[in-house]
Amino acid sequence: MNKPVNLSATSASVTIGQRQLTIQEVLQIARGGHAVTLSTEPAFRQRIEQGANLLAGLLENNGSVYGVNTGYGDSCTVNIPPELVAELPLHLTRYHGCGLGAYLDDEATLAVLVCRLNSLARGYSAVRWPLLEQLTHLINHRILPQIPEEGSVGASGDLTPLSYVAAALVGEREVRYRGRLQPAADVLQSLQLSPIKLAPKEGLAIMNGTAVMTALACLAWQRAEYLSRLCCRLTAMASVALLGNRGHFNPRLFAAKPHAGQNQAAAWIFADLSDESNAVIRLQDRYSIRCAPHVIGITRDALGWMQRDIENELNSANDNPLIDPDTGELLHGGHFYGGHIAFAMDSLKNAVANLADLMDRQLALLVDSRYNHGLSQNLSGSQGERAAINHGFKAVQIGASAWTAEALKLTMPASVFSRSTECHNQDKVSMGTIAARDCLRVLTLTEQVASALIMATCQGIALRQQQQATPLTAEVAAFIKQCQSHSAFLDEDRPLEAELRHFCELIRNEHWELYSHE
Ligand SMILES: N[C@@H](Cc1ccc(O)cc1)C(=O)O
Repeated sequence: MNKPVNLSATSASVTIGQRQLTIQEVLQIARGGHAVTLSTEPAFRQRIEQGANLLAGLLENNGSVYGVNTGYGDSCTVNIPPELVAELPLHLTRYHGCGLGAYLDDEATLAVLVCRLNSLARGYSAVRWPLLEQLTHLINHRILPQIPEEGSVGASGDLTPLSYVAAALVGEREVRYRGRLQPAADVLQSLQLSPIKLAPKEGLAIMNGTAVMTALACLAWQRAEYLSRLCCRLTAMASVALLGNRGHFNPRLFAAKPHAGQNQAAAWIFADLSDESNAVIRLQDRYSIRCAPHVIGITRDALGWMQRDIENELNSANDNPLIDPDTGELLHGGHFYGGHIAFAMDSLKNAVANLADLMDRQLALLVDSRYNHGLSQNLSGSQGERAAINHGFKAVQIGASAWTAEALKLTMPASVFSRSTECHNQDKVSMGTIAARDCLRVLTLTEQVASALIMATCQGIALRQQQQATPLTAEVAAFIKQCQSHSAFLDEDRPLEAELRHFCELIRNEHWELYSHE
């Protein structure tokens, strides 16, 4: 998790406020260098100010507001003396400064800031306008709080990781700025930005929500979307190398089974296979080829409902309590509960790990001369006497087995591991942040398996071409040519780590346009 982002915000910007934000827009900011702008519609600013004024009014009239003049969580029965109310939010940020583990990388951190900003911009959180502005400054200057990944149960919101966002806003702890870890206070000062002084509910508003898991879910969704396309391309290539049967992907076959994503996967694979029919070796290919649309289709279909749920969470007010700026009502509830994201991420990691398994099985067919229909053992390109010392893709396949096993191991759902915590106030929690982190790790491992399969399918097709005319579609031929420019035909053994890593990088950067015309 340490991919540097494009640090120079481009002139393009995404508007926050009075509209629905999409996963794509979060990515444009987190990965694409876009800036954010707060909506200039007067109604938006009025709505935000209305919420903050309503809260101030409630306090003036001695109203009791959870987390404003009470202690936090189970300590809600403790009343805070009026003279200490102002100090309370800073305490919240500080006692949650206990995160551990690796730090979120630049793109994840930016996505977290955007998710939090968008939620606060719903107008239910009673934060002041300058707080929204300070968040936009962090985003647009790429001032990135150093956020540890671990320590959220995902249902008092992502309290602990988000305390690092709050800390940066008030000029505490450390941020990454222009590639260096520095005290937040110094960076704010160097940009002539004043640290925020948190108003009574603002600590809770920043921290008591699902922004970390939602941000990670946006990143995971996009990676899974691309990877599922790549799986279709690689299935077609494996089929070419193995002299598979194009008929398994015939649209007329799929018309009889109406899962839309599965149909799409089959159509893409079918389009990638030339209609100049190969001599089919087996009437029916093994399942990792024949049922590939059925496996990939699960991810494709699930991406639809996941997008709906992720974007609903992204566009929700997910803190507590809420103040309805329209009615003035104070609403106490549990919107920091990230159950939808937890379920989506637990499901996505399962679907993606199945892609790893599918590709691992395809690789297993390719390297084994008992199943690869006449290709060499281990796909070695070496011939004659030297063939004896060359081992081709043997170790790469062992590696793919290891990556696949690790991905499959991580599919244990996190959401079922709810722990009662915080003196049984939080006695049912979502674990959505853990689910999202698992999902990203599963994606990384599965991208590694895909890298191995890119190299193996290119090699397999090259070997097949040495034996016989091998008809290829223009798209697949171009794809292979590009891949071969990054990794040459393997005849004599050589260390392949750098090439595998390079392909992982290309996948992460969505280097190839895959079926983008559709
Ligand atoms: N999420 C809790 C608030 C909370 C905040 C901080 C804590 O340390 C614990 C709980 C609620 O809204 O009820």
